[in-house]
Amino acid sequence: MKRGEFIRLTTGIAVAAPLLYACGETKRGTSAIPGEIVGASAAAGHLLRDHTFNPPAAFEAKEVVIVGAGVSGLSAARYLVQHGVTDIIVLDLEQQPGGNAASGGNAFSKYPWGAHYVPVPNNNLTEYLSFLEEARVITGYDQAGLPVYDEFYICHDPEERLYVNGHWQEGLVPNFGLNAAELADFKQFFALIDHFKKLKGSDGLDAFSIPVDTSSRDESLRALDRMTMKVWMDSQKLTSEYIRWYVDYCTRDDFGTPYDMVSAWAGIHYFASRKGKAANAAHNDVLTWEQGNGFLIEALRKNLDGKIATGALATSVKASGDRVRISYLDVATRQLKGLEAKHCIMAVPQFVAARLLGDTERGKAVTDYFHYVPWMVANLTVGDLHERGGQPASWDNVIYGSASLGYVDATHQQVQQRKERRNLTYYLPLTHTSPEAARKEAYRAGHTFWAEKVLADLHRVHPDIREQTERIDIMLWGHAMVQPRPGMVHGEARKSLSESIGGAIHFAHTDLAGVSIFEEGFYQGLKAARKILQKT
Ligand SMILES: Cc1cc2nc3c(=O)[nH]c(=O)nc-3n(C[C@H](O)[C@H](O)[C@H](O)COP(=O)(O)OP(=O)(O)OC[C@H]3O[C@@H](n4cnc5c(N)ncnc54)[C@H](O)[C@@H]3O)c2cc1C
Repeated sequence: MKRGEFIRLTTGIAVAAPLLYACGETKRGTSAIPGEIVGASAAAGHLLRDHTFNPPAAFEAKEVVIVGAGVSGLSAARYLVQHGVTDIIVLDLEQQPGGNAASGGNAFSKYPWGAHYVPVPNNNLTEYLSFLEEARVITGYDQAGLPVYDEFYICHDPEERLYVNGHWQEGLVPNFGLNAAELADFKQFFALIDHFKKLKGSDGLDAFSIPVDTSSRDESLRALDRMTMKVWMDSQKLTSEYIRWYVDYCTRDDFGTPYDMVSAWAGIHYFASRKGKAANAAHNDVLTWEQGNGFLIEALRKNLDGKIATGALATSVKASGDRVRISYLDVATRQLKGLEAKHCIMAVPQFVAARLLGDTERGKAVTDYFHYVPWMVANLTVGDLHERGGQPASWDNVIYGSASLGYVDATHQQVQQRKERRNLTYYLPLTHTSPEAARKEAYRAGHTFWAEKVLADLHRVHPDIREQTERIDIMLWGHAMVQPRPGMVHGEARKSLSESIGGAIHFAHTDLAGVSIFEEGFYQGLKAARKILQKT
């Protein structure tokens, strides 16, 4: 939903309206280049934080209510329906399901607003592979039992390039203009990663596995969760500027967390947990679509017609005898409504869950241990861009030394070669200051500020970017993803907050994994759904 639209719809709530304007939510569309700031979650989140709602007059009965239609919530809903629990409803505050795997589009292509790819999956994730079969991403298996992926969904060549030392090189691991000692650091780093990929803990489990909870709990490995990636790299004498940049780029890319802040366990997990093999793709290939993971969202919701209520802001979740009462604001009618269910799955971030439950102790644990980084994502529609020398335009285009993660070309997966216009999705995790300060700054800034920031960065690699850009739309994700800082993955808070309340209120969100990736959301949903199936 466009931010302005959300404001218009909620102006009927007398107390809420001034709050929205106080947050500077109306700034938009003033840049010389057309576009706007899209997305309503901040306004809705502030409503939830700052406004007390009266209880609804009546509660409609449901077997299961799921709050949150991101990957985790939709995965839970899909699994319940497949197992015969059909009296369910999924509530989401946005107009479109998908959470931060949401997507948009224009006349030239669809494009992602957040999550945009999944790596070739690990072969032991059988439920996930079945889902990919359902989505027709996997078309069969070869004689060795390896999945065959639809070629349209394996990222087309050229896949990745890095602008470094004045030249576009192939791949993201820097090699252009590096001396022998700098190249040796990469050799050593990948040898260590190879060791971790094969390593098993004393409990016989893989050292690094997906979901994270299937990883070994060997003490020597857990020790890695008590230091940062930087400290671990220091201990390995991996000191060259290039290896540090590369690891920092990767941890900001997957976790929105710089390498000197992320847990070494999580940092190594990024590299060492992916072991997937395919009949027709390399182990490091990725699966992607014009609309990014929005494609997988469509597949998850395939059999959920009539079971997803969008524009539905949950305002409270309360145990009531052996039932759960869920109140929500129906944004379209501006009415508060009630649901009473046998089970509720809270597929929302933990800071939202704590507010909905009205649980201050839980809220304190979240504030102490869960840190959510904001991101800015821009979609640009561009004509023919001037290219600097080297590797041609690729799906993923990264600039060495930039605070951004570069851009992904949403039109890259289209089959036709000549494209009238391209849509580029630009990613910037806001890690330059504390998440709280960055969030405030982000919401204060208007469209012009963000558009200029994107153009200034891309000007280094495309000098005519300003002349060639027709439109820039901006998405601000205030709490984009949880940061796996030291102590997050192997700490107690994550485990205790995952536990169900009274056998009726369950939790499912990627922040409970500590690692925000599609597979974790998929399994969070399955885990919560299974708890319910065991009781029915
Ligand atoms: C910019 C960005 C890029 C990413 N790129 C990738 C990628 O390429 N690959 C990858 O695997 N992962 C990526 N991720 C990680 C991504 O977060 C996960 O893969 C996954 O989409 C998270 O799903 P979720 O259901 O756990 O959470 P969310 O997506 O956070 O879903 C929570 C849902 O709850 C809803 N909600 C919140 N409060 C309420 C309320 N009070 N009432 C009703 N509804 C509410 C929200 O609207 C949302 O839909 C990216 C994340 C971001 C932010």
